[in-house]
Order: sequence, then structure tokens, then C-alpha cells
Amino acid sequence: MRKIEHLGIAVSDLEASNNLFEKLLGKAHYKEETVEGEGVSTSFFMIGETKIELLEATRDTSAIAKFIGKKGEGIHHIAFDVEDIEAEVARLKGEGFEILNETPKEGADNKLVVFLHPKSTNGVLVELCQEKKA
Ligand SMILES: CC[C@H](C(=O)O)C(=O)SCCNC(=O)CCNC(=O)[C@H](O)C(C)(C)COP(=O)(O)OP(=O)(O)OC[C@H]1O[C@@H](n2cnc3c(N)ncnc32)[C@H](O)[C@@H]1OP(=O)(O)O
Ligand SMILES: [Co+2]
Repeated sequence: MRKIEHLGIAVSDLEASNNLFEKLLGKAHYKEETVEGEGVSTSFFMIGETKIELLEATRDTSAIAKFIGKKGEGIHHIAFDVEDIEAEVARLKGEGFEILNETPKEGADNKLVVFLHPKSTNGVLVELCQEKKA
């Protein structure tokens, strides 16, 4: 793990939360992106070397919709930047962590992503992110 890539925050209204976080952080978000595969619309703020990722569900079956339905808005996951996601998945599997998708999938912000089940990480949903190679 090289650094915290982003903190994912589940929100019900992306536009309203963009305004709130722009006031909070004193800066505008630098991109919005929908990831249909995940059923999310995202918005990113750069804070030093780390990002805040706001996530709104685009469909009822999305993980974000289910999370908000159960727990309300709030911190949803922590994402770590990794050099080699396949190697990291193999290492973590060997360490006994539960990998939710062994094959990396399309993430936002030009990433390949893998998730670990929160029950194997002290109740914290963990995402691994590798920058897609050009
Ligand atoms: C990829 C685009 C973008 C990016 O950065 O590029 C994203 O970050 S997309 C983010 C949204 N996508 C995901 O979260 C994908 C991975 N998540 C999942 O596969 C599910 O959400 C899963 C497996 C974590 C939970 O799904 P499930 O259907 O099992 O929901 P339950 O409510 O039944 O949860 C079971 C159990 O886990 C606890 N839980 C659920 N979500 C979280 C969470 N975010 N953090 C911590 N714990 C979580 C939930 O409370 C249940 O625990 P229990 O003790 O049984 O109540
Ligand atoms: Co994320």
C-alpha cells in the first residue's frame, strides 16, 4: 500500500454535498464521474496527496443505496493506492482477507479497483486502487 488514495463518503444528493464540501474544504471538486458498473455518480476533491470521493447511488441496487438505506449518509470506505493490484490481491488473500472481486474492475478516476469484505477488516470496507496503465 503506497498511500491513502481516497476516503469514500456516501451521500444522498451529490450536488448538495458538492456545495457543502466546497464550503468545508475551501475548494471546488475537480471532477464528476458516473461508474455505471457500480451504480454510482462520484465527485472528487483533492486534499494534499489524498482525495475525498463523494458517492451518490444511480440505482436502488447499488451498494451506496443499500448502505444509505441501512446506515444513512457517511463514511463508506477507505481506498489505498497500490503499485500492482494483482500482486496485492494475492498477498492479501494469502493473509486471509476476504476479497470481494478477485478480478480488478473499472473504478472512477482512471483506476482498476478491488474491494475487501469489511468483516475481514475490522468493519471497514477497504478498496485497492491501481492507476490504469496508459
Ligand atoms: C468503483 C467506483 C468507486 C471508486 O472508488 O472507483 C467506488 O468506490 S464504488 C463504491 C461502491 N461499491 C462498493 O462498495 C463495492 C463493494 N461493496 C460490496 O460488495 C457490498 O457493499 C458489501 C459486500 C460490502 C456489503 O453488501 P451486502 O449486500 O452484504 O450488504 P449488507 O448491508 O448485507 O452488509 C453485510 C454486512 O457488511 C456491513 N457493511 C456493508 N457495507 C459496509 C461498509 N461500507 N462499511 C462497513 N460495513 C459495511 C453491513 O453493516 C453488514 O454487517 P452486519 O454486521 O451484518 O450488519
Ligand atoms: Co472508492
